[in-house]
Amino acid sequence: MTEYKVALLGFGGVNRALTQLIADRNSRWADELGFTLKVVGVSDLYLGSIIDKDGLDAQALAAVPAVKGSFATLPGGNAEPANETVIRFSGADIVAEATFTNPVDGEPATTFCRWSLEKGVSVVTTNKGPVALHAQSLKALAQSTGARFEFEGAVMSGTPVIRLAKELLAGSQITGFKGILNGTSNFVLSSMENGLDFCGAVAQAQALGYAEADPTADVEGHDVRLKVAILANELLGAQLKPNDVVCKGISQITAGNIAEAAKVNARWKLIGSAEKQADGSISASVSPQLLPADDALSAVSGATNAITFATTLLGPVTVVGAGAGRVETAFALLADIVSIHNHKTASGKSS
Ligand SMILES: NC(=O)C1=CN([C@@H]2O[C@H](COP(=O)(O)OP(=O)(O)OC[C@H]3O[C@@H](n4cnc5c(N)ncnc54)[C@H](O)[C@@H]3O)[C@@H](O)[C@H]2O)C=CC1
Ligand SMILES: N[C@@H](CC=O)C(=O)O
Repeated sequence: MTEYKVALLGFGGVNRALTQLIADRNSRWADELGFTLKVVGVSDLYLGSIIDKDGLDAQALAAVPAVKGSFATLPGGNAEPANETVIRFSGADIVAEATFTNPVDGEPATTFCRWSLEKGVSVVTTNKGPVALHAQSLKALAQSTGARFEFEGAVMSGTPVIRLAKELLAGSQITGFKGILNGTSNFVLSSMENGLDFCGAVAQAQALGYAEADPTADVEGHDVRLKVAILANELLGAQLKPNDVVCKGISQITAGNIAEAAKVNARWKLIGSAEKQADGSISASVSPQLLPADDALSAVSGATNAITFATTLLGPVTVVGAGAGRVETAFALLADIVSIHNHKTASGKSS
């Protein structure tokens, strides 16, 4: 049985949920997926760090209180983060990177990815910064060391979108896409339709684990801008930087606007889109749009996301599913590990 040793960078909602999944489901994964996971190191800015090459108790780890320095209460734990030590010396085969998204330069997460990939250690990440800003160089680095760089959770949480489009729509040429790509802002708009005020809805999205560390990124569209750049670059062959994507968020949408929309059977949605132009260039934008009831995206509510791909052979293809959430996003990390395992198995390499 293959066992992958995993190091966790960032131990917030997503990696803690992955740890709980490991505690609950490892033996089932042995049968269903053909591998098990063992956590050999964790580093978090706030909680501290811990390494055990023989494997940490996932249940005990998942139960560590979210209190500053609390890893120091575990045997062998430390109150300080130690990202580089965990990457270099925990003996991990795979690093699960889930620290804060930095939309400006993708750091320090991009450096964490580089340190791992340089060592030939594969990276699975839900962090949009390194993917939107540095995917090309990180993929090239991974290829040069025989590692893999996987990032399905960077767009639409655990709902399969990037791999699905690349692998299953290959040959039906994607010419553009239009989607609801931020769980928090869609949750806020839906909550406002149900009478909650903007600030109350944002607070609920934070409590439910949907929002970014600074939810301004969600409601001002900056998070969707990263996701549009990722999708355009991965699926349309673009080379967009996030700032190439025209961006407007939902913070100016009022309860009055939402009520007016309801009168004409329409809904406000924050839409991210990109389209190949006749001259080969890619136009991309993020903006609130008033969608009529017959639009495939109109009925998508709460933290659910959806994307419609425009394809030449199939016409529009819409994928709907979770757009945010701790467990939902932890699943994306698992899906990336499944992909790494399948590639290794197919190429005859065992870990
Ligand atoms: N929560 C969600 O629904 C989704 C989250 N993401 C992305 O996944 C990542 C993780 O998300 P969450 O777990 O929800 O965030 P979170 O805010 O709950 O946890 C992030 C953790 O990373 C730690 N951290 C930050 N900088 C660090 C550093 N330099 N070194 C070590 N630890 C560091 C923080 O202390 C925190 O515990 C973020 O980049 C987020 O944008 C992506 C898709 C969905
Ligand atoms: N804050 C983001 C999390 C996923 O990327 C969102 O709300 O969609």
